[in-house]
Amino acid sequence: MPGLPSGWVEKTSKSTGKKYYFNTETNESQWEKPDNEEFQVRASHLLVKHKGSRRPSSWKQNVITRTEEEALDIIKNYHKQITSGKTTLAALAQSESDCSSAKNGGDLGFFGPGQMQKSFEEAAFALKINELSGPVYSDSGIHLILRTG
Ligand SMILES: O=C(O)CN(Cc1ccccc1)C(=O)c1nc(-c2ccccc2)[nH]c1C(=O)O
Repeated sequence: MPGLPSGWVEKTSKSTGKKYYFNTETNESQWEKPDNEEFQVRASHLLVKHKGSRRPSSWKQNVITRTEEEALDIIKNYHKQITSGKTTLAALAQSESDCSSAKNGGDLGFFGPGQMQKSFEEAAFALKINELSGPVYSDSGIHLILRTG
């Protein structure tokens, strides 16, 4: 789980025994864990599933039968189309991604450590803003990731 932003500490309420968060710099307190924006990234992705994917099914294709090797060839082709400026990750994800985020152009919003599959998280956190990954493998399939925030 992401750490707490500086100044924040976790406390336990004497009356209810419930955990709450207290900021020693501002003296404010709140029940919900403060979000650590600096530990969060925003990214979009394009997922190509294959027969070895943990769930070989998607909005696009009820039963996904392509091999992992075929999925990699497809991903490499998409990577070329994006880096050559022929199209964008968002446009391709919208029509081609096997993830339900296709309807949002692949946008996943902000996420912090511990929220995505480890290989996906490590790849996304290693990107600079506006940088496109190479092929990234997860249990879900093969991804291209674009960090956007
Ligand atoms: O892996 C599984 O057992 C099934 N999943 C997980 C899943 C299923 C629906 C919504 C979100 C995640 C997927 O295959 C999957 N993973 C993703 C995913 C993986 C990494 C980052 C973001 C999304 N999307 C999907 C999807 O169908 O839409």
